[in-house]
Amino acid sequence: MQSDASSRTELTDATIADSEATIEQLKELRFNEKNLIIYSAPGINDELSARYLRSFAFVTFKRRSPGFIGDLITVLQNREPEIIEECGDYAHFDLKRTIWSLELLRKEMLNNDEFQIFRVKAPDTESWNAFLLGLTEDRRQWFSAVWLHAECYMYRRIWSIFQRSDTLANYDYFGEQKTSAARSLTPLMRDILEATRKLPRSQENFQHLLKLSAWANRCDLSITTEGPDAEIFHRIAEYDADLLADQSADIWKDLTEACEPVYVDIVCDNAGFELFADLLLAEYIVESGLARRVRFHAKAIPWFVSDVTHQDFHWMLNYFRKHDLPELRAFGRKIRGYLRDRSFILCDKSYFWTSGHDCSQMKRVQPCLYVYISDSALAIFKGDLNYRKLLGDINYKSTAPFADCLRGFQPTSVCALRVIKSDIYCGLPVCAVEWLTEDNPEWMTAGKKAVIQVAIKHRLSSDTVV
Ligand SMILES: O=P(O)(O)OC[C@@]1(O)O[C@H](CO)[C@@H](O)[C@@H]1O
Repeated sequence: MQSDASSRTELTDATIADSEATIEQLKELRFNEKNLIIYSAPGINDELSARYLRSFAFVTFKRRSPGFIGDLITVLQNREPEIIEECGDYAHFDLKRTIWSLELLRKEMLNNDEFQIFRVKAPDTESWNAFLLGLTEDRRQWFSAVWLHAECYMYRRIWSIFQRSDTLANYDYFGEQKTSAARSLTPLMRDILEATRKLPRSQENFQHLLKLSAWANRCDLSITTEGPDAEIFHRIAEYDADLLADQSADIWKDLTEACEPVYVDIVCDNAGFELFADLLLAEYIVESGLARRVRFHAKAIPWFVSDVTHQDFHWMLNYFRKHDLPELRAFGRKIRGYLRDRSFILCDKSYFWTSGHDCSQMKRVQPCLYVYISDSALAIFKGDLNYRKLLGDINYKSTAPFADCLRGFQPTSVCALRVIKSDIYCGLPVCAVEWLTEDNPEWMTAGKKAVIQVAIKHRLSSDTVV
């Protein structure tokens, strides 16, 4: 039998909890009203934006990104000794100011403040400021902007905060997460290397490695964070049930019919296991004679936590080359050989990939990159963010043809290998989205479904390749 006093206390606690919840709800209602939040999901052909309450974009800037910035601050605080070791004693003071600036950024986001132009000089400062100033008034805040623009702005703001400090300007604040994730998957990478030596040229083997590269996109450090299934390579066919679109046969056909010399471009996404799978696919493409060259596009700055930078690419190569396991050492040496004989190219830094622009703007803002990619027979875009850049974060009808959603971006055949992690899609079978949503309303951010799509561009043999 509870005493009166303890039951009164419980009642008081429950009442306090209820009133706190009510206060929180009132705050949210006031925020939504003040910031003109629309109580629906984006309509067909609307751009994704946190202005829509029922959108992943709203959840991102209301919860995920403020939490992510808080976690980044905690990581910096906990890793201060290692950072001082790497960047020098003065990093102690730069860290304090960096953390203070990150907390300011977090507050700006939660207050739905207007985007600020960049003042720290960097190769892309001018282009980023032109982009921001080109946004209409009603698209320059966190909860009104196109989601893609705001999310890219956030990661560029974080980089500019580090750029402002003398000691931390070259510090990759996502580096430790990327390298430890890669190290943890060494046994799996060794097993897959053993199973893929001297694979004969066949459509089946190509599709197998293409699907591995697609599903490896599940391993990012911002959404799915879980590692791949230890049997992913041997069980890849079982994943076909979760491939909502599979044009891998069309991609094989397009590549085998391409005019010599055949180049393939891979616009990379995540470091670690996904980069390994991309290197494996590229090795097969070159070794089986499907292409003369594979050219990798990495990010110029730390991006969306786990995206591959040039530094990550070289770290992975050295990690393999110097590893105790003979399979990894041999693979590393082979990649270095390909880089030396230009079978593999790590393309020069392009700040387009870390701009706010979507791909339909490339011809206008970075024409040289567009022409460069047009030299390839196939451009493979990896991952969810690149998919959003291809579609311009437009909420197309789920059955809209992939080629139509590129809005004129067609330097060559464009392929997307994407695990679905955000609420945008196209080229899906009729009713697929409705059925999946009925089954699990959160399916599109679970990273359990994927697409392999391609928009074919037949190149005339007269196209010169420089
Ligand atoms: O490009 P990736 O690594 O496949 O995914 C990037 C991502 O994690 O970031 C955004 C959500 O914040 C989404 O585009 C996607 O979920």
